[in-house]
Amino acid sequence: MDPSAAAAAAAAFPSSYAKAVEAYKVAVGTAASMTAYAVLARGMARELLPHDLRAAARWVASLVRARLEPPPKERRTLVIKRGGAVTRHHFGEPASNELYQELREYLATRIDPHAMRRLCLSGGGGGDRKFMSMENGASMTDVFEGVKFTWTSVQGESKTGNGYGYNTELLEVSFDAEHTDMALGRYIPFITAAAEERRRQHCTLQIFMNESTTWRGITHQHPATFDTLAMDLALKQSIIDDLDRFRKRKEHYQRIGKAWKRGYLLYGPPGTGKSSLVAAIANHLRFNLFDLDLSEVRYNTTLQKLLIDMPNKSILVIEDIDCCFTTASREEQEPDAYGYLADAGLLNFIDGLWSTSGEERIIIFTTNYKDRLDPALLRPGRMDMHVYMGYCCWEAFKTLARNYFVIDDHQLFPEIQELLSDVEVTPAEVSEMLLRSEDVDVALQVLAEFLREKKQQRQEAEN
Ligand SMILES: Nc1ncnc2c1ncn2[C@@H]1O[C@H](COP(=O)(O)OP(=O)(O)OP(=O)(O)O)[C@@H](O)[C@H]1O
Repeated sequence: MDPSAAAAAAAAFPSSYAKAVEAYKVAVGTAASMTAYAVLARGMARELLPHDLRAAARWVASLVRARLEPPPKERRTLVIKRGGAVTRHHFGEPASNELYQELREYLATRIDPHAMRRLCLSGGGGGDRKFMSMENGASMTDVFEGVKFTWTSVQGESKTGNGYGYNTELLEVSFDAEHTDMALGRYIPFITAAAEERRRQHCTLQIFMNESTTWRGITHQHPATFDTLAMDLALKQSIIDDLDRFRKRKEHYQRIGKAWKRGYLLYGPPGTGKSSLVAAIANHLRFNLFDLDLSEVRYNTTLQKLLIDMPNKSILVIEDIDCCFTTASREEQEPDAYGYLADAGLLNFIDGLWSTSGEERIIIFTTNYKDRLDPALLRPGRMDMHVYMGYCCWEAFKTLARNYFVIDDHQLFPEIQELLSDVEVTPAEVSEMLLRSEDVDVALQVLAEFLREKKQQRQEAEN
């Protein structure tokens, strides 16, 4: 209260003000002495009360507290056993549980080495990839969508049918039981999808070729990537965007009732980078390639078997499709009474069973002569994107110059730019010239000379 206002109030009501002050003094005195009494009483109780009585008092206090506090939440624990290939021979234990491995790989990316007292460390001989994991008995916490999951590595013991005991490693994940659906429906699937993605990023790609009725695979280490690919930059970006959009659209394809596949037709003169683009797409998506040679396939049944054998997340490539898919070849075709391969068989199969029996498939046809193709092949929905790989433009040349010599400019660039706008050369021809010397001045001089000659030849042909 404002002192002047208090004085005015005291002047107005002298007796009631004095009484209130007196009552306040008594209350403060009582409170002070009650605190002192409480301290004194606790001390006396400790000194004088027997131990049992004090324990009973504590028990009563804990009961009261338990009644006031909310009950602890029910917990749920999932147990994931390792299994083991080693024990399988002796005891019939199933081969190492894939889920267990995926969870361990995921946890390796979530472990905070600063928060663990002890850590297990393992890795390959090369030494570049180290793998962290928990020691038996250790725990760590992971947070997913705001929910805490406590992971524990446990050494368990199992018994076989004939009573032998053996050690088995377990991973346990505990969480509030109310999140059970989320754990099973979203958290664990999220982890397995992430593990699969990581595996795909690190695995060596393969290219499969058809031999009789089966696929034979070899390692695919084509160095082409979208960075090294020399082509119109806007077109390149639109292909990357299209692939990325396709990959993210599983639910979209399901919703609209379409098979999750995408078709690309790459066309253009020889040496413009169609095969390089196929390799760049495979490297970008980390999908294996299945290079189908149709001249090796005589029967529809063989074709169907080959296509059905293709796994998900793969790219089917049919090169030089014009050689087997011309309008003329279709008209000349015999009826399919004996089950011989017919173009229509491939198209129908790709539209039907093949695309609906698998997921996330890319199909790429390449041709040097788009105009010779059967229009049935080009029908919308079969080839979703038509990509023209053309002669070497200025932007494509700059990509090649950067790839080969790490340069963005040179005194010969203006002349080369002008010549490129005047003559038709393929990126393959330009690459070949740039490879002639390791000296950038010499290599560009060789290229400029090559382009000048081309221009002269064209002028002579025109006259
Ligand atoms: N656009 C490009 N970007 C980078 N390098 C290219 C490009 N085009 C061609 N090359 C180079 O030329 C070589 C041959 O190119 P590629 O086989 O990809 O052409 P293609 O169009 O598939 O030819 P073909 O129609 O004869 O099969 C490649 O290995 C690469 O070195």
